[in-house]
Amino acid sequence: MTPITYELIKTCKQTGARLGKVHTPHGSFDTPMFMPVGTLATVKTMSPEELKEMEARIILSNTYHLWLRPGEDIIKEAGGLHRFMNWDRPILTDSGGFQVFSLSKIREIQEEGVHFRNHISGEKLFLSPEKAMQIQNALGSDIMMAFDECPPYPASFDYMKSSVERTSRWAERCLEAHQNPTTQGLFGIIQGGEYEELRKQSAKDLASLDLPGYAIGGLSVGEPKDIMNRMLEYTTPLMPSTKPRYLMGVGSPDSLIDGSIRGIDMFDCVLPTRIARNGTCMTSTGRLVVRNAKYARDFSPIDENCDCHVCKNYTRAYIRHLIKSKETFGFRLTTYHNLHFLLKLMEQVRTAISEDRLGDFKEAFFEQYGLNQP
Ligand SMILES: CNc1nc2cc3c(=O)[nH]c(N)nc3c(CCN)c2[nH]1
Ligand SMILES: [Zn+2]
Repeated sequence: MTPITYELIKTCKQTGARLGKVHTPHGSFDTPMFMPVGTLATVKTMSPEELKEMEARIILSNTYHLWLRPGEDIIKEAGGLHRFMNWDRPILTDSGGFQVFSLSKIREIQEEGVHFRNHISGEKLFLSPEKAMQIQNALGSDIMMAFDECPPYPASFDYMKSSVERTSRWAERCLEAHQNPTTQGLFGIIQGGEYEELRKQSAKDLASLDLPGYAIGGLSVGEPKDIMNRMLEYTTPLMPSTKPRYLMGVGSPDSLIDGSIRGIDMFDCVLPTRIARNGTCMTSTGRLVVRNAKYARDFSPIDENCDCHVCKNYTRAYIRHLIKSKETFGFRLTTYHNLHFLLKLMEQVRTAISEDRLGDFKEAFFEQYGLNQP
């Protein structure tokens, strides 16, 4: 019995998008869904109450970071990550693979696992499929990601082939090492870079493990947009249609819409929270860099089409002042608005799917957002 199940509600007649529900031990969420990223057991500057207010349904956290600080033993002692951070809705934890490869310069990948240096203290560390599962089991996340290698872009076919084969073997070891299969779901991560043949092999290897969900990895790592779209187009149909499909690290408004059209159900990205902290906001008419001098006397909301409490109560001039003054409250306001914007966008995507008009919605949104149609 798997603790994570997917309910397909309907497929959009105009596109390949699908409306669904994912059920987890900590509640269900509608899909397509955006997942705010809370790497260090907090979605930076947001409280759980505010996340609920904006209707965040599931958040991400991270094996690598929480292992390093504060340590999974402390979180386990606290009763698990949900209790530790006072979040009683679903949590997905990434496995640490991507973080090791993106944070640690010195590393050595072996069949056993990855040797690398702690990016904070410099001490030597070793992460393996078994260790990644032991940490995630201790954290008690509802969805755990398999320990994988996300090769850099570009990578040769030969390197990618051996990496995909090793990531498939690592996924088997993750399944083997999984201690709580009735309460935590393990998702496989399809790799293969820009090579259709390897994407197909990776999808086939992982599908044979009959996992409760699958992710597309190895994208949004600096590859050209057309390669990302080509891989998305090719890989999504290879994924079991009865399981959730998660596109890792993708979060710009246009990519969320295009990914949904291609049949993706779950997305995560640090973009909305990261750009918020340098004073950039997502609005219905494109990005707005609220720290620009031109907003010094602009007493209108960040986005007059937005119904969030930030846009109802604060002005661009005030928020600009706070950001320029490095006032934490300024970052909280831009973060709240950006997350609300993406969560609201996904709600509009779900409504458009239910009314079989996601293609029309895309056209109207791209037009208003200032994205020239491809
Ligand atoms: C920002 N772009 C991006 N690409 C990713 C690929 C993987 C990937 O291939 N594997 C894993 N485990 N994580 C990834 C992540 C982190 C997702 N929170 C990615 N982020
Ligand atoms: Zn707003």
